[in-house]
Amino acid sequence: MIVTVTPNPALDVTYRLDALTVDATNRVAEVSCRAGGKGVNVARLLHGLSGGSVGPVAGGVEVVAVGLAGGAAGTALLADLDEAGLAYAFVPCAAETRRTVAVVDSGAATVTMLNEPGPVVTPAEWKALCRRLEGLLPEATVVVLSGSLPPGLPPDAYAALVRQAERHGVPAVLDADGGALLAALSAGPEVVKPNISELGRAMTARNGTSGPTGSANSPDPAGGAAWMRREGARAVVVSDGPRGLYADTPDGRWRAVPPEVRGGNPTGAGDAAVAALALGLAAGWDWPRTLVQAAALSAAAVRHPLAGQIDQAAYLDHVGRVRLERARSESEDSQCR
Ligand SMILES: O=P(O)(O)OC[C@H]1O[C@](O)(CO)[C@@H](O)[C@H]1O
Repeated sequence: MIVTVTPNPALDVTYRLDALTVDATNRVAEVSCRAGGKGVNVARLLHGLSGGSVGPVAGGVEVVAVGLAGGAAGTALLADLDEAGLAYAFVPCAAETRRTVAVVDSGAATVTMLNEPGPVVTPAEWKALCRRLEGLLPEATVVVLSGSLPPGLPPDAYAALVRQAERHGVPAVLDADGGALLAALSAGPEVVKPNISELGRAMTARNGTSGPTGSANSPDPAGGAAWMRREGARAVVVSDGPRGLYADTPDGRWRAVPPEVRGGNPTGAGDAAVAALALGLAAGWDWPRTLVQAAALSAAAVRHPLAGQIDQAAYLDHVGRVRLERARSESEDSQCR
């Protein structure tokens, strides 16, 4: 069983427009509103793959989504999970679950995200979430810790959850940003999946620079991933948009590049990569297989208009066309410079 933990889930509102004009009234062409947050998207993806006729999940995978939900938005979020047929074990919180708004400008092929901070979570609610996870860990093969932390949770909340999973021998896949990501590294997560900007921010916050090459927004993924492993992560997979995934693992380093994907909605592409990383750990795949699936699912997620789902035809097309290359180590790289 894969358990996904989303401490700060959201009702995801997606607005599609033909063209977005800032500082003007915009008429929305299509609206969707559904349960989101990174771990919820991972759970939805895994659930969809289990039920689908195509994809990497032979025989299906059991997945349970865990998180905090409160107020009318929380009730709507849980109703949407019911409708999707997703198994969940959410803990109630007194304050209202947040919304995120994704504005998809189809003409310019851009997505603008507006993410609310989320409810203030009390220490008692945080304890209840930890207890809920504790009850599931004996049955879990992998735990996914994903997304921002809501106000009220300490920055080392993910570090505590990584250690809690570790006590049950369950590996953790972590997808976080900022202080929550930095604090969790020394707890030794099995896999960390930053995107390239999150990697740059983490390096700059810890070292004052994002390394000898690259910029804070676009650091060198090889140097950054090696640094994150020195900080405590066992493996690091950096998602780098259309440039694909860079992985630094105990078994070697690879770059997995999907075929070119034009247009679409990249919101949730990282969640699709995380879903594949969790599947790979649960099923005992080797890294090349895991990375090919992660790159193909990620690209197929871009082809779907909403986060948490993939375009199945695109997945079938992409999976045979991912380019997997062995990558040089940080020291080999610096000798070539
Ligand atoms: O927790 P955050 O970092 O704010 O991210 C949440 C958001 O990210 C997404 O999962 C996309 O990855 C959206 O569904 C949205 O809920």
